[in-house]
Amino acid sequence: MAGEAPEPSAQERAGKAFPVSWDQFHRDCRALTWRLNEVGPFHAVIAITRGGLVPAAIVARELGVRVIDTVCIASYDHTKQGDLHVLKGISEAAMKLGGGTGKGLLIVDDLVDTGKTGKLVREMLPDAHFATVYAKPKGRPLVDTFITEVSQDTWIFFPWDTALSYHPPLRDGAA
Ligand SMILES: O=P(O)(O)OC[C@H]1O[C@H](OP(=O)(O)OP(=O)(O)O)[C@H](O)[C@@H]1O
Ligand SMILES: O=c1[nH]c(=O)c2nc[nH]c2[nH]1
Ligand SMILES: [Mg+2]
Repeated sequence: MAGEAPEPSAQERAGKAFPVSWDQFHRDCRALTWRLNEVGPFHAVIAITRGGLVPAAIVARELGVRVIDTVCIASYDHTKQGDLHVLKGISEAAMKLGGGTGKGLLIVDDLVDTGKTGKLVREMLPDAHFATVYAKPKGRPLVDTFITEVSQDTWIFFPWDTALSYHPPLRDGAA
């Protein structure tokens, strides 16, 4: 209806902002790899696209894993989560490496929020190890290894989604 305020996005509802720079993200991915090095070796890395592509590249490089596959899932339309759509499943070759259940495979994503995306991929590969860089409380139980937990009412801003811009001084009402 005309005049009605639009429904707030997940990002707006979150309230708190947690901006992450490229430097910070690289450091956090390296820290994640230190932990994963104790758990592996892994036959292959499965990146949950698109957000999982960047950490997957860094983690695979550090762990010396050269086989990387993707599972392509879309859910958030900018900031609002809708139904999950699997646009591309895990390849037959990667499935074979994981013995059909994901044993010895490493699933990587940038974060878990509600856990819906992670849950879906875990169902595809029940024996795989699931790692994310960041975790919110609702999704955290699904993850085997992560680096930083933020509260559920925090929105994480990734460096590939953001750009440097002018920020007004506090005195002028900046948050
Ligand atoms: O735990 P959940 O509530 O399911 O949310 C986490 C997922 O949401 C984001 O992906 P998104 O669907 O926005 O797609 P993208 O990776 O292509 O940005 C993020 O990269 C995770 O994959
Ligand atoms: O950039 C993002 N930041 C988040 O906190 C988040 N949660 C779900 N999907 C997300 N995407
Ligand atoms: Mg994603």
